[in-house]
Amino acid sequence: MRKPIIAGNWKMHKITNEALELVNQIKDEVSKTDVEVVVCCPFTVLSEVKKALAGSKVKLGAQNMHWEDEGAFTGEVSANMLKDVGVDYVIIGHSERRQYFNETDETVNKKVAKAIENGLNPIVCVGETLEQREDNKTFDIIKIQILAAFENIDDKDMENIVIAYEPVWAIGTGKTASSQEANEVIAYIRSLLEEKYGSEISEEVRIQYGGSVKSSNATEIMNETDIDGALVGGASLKAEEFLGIVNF
Ligand SMILES: O=C[C@H](O)COP(=O)(O)O
Repeated sequence: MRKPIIAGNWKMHKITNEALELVNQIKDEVSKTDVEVVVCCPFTVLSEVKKALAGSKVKLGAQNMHWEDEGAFTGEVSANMLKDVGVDYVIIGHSERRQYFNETDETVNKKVAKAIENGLNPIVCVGETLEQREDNKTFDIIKIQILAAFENIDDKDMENIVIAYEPVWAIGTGKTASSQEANEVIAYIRSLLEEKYGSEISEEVRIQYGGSVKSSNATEIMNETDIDGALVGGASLKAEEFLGIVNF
């Protein structure tokens, strides 16, 4: 049985006092649920949020990392640095990074390997654009992204992986894939994992849906057979709305 996982991706939002206010509003409520809850914060507040989460079940996530251990990479943050401040999860390959910051399938793969090496759990994002969906290329694109992301990633490492299916056209637009559409693609991702890793592993890997998830549509999405959670953007910035999703 896969444990549901709801992760908030705060993106480039919240300075320290705002971040602490939000986590203080959610952490006690979250202790009442069996859902795994992660807050993926900006780098600048990770340490303070970690301290605020002491003793709570909420896990800490980052939104990106570099694939090298260290070096002259101005502005970048390594997996080891994330580990050092107590990060559990790291989002890798979010479509905004692919779109605005030259993230490629190759860099996603390098980051996944480095995250695992450092004991971080990657949340690996895949998803098609509107144009690709309209050209009936969704499954082709997803296959390319999944196979590339997990190239040379061993069976034993897959237990630490979470995948997020986020159709680019549904992110921040208010448009949601129907729960059936999302489930269909997520079931396809699971079939790709089965081909590569076998059924035991494919049945264990948790796959989230992301794209305009709100408290009002969370139940329907989470009731789908293959959807194990949500990667939530805008709705993770307000405690009441985020808790509404966590308590789907
Ligand atoms: O990482 C989260 C996704 O980009 C979804 O964002 P959204 O919930 O604001 O559509």
